[in-house]
Amino acid sequence: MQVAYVQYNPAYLQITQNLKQVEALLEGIEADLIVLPELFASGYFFRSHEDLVAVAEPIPEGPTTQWMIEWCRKTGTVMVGGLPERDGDRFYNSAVAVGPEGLIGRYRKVHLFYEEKLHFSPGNLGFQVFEVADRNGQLYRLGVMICFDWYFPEAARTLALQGADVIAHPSNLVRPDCPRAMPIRALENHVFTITANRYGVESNGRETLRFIGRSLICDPAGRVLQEAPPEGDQVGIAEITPREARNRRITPHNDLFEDRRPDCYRL
Ligand SMILES: NC(=O)CCCC(N)=O
Repeated sequence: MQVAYVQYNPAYLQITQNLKQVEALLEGIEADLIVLPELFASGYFFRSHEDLVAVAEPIPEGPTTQWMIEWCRKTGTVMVGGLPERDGDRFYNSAVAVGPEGLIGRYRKVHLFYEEKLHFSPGNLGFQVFEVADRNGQLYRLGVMICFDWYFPEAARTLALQGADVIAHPSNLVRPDCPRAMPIRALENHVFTITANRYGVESNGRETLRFIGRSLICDPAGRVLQEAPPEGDQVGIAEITPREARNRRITPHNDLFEDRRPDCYRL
């Protein structure tokens, strides 16, 4: 199946304009799974709580999720993308997985980074794996984590132990390390990973962040199948077989997960 990341540079708070730009980038793209960045249509570095309130939305009724569902309905694709979620008086840095039939599930970012802690509540849904189908109806298991979650081995490991074949990783990376780490996250968990990052700069009025681009797709052997440059719009695509993730036997005597020793992993 074909998996893809969308790398681009969203305009702060300009949801309608950003969705139009993503639509244009996806013109003619054929893929079974498309991953969009963290907070892909809203922007990231909120200048105030009021700015967040202006773009946060309920899931699935809000405009970003509805746009994703409509796009998937037209193309038969599964999409994962990040958005600011409003749930009553609480705000989460969330991601939704959607398909032709609508919302598949949501994830609320567990490990909040930097000034996210000023605006969002920590995720309260845990790490989740969804069973989804490619366009031929082949089922596979899709896990979701967001950006800074990569720094904590427990995130990808929890998804892999729950059976994820593929981890979608919407991101807004600003530190340089993640592209070096994701091949190892994929290798140590024997999964495919798709990191969709933005590029460009964004200021909160006091400070400016530069996003590093370098979106990438990794396979269970820790190989990088596709990587974007630090700058520039790119839809990166790779052909994968998700079920290859399930064969974790690396020698006749060693299965990566059967060999685990939780009895020894005590603090
Ligand atoms: N938006 C984020 O979670 C950034 C995490 C730190 C990094 N790896 O850039």
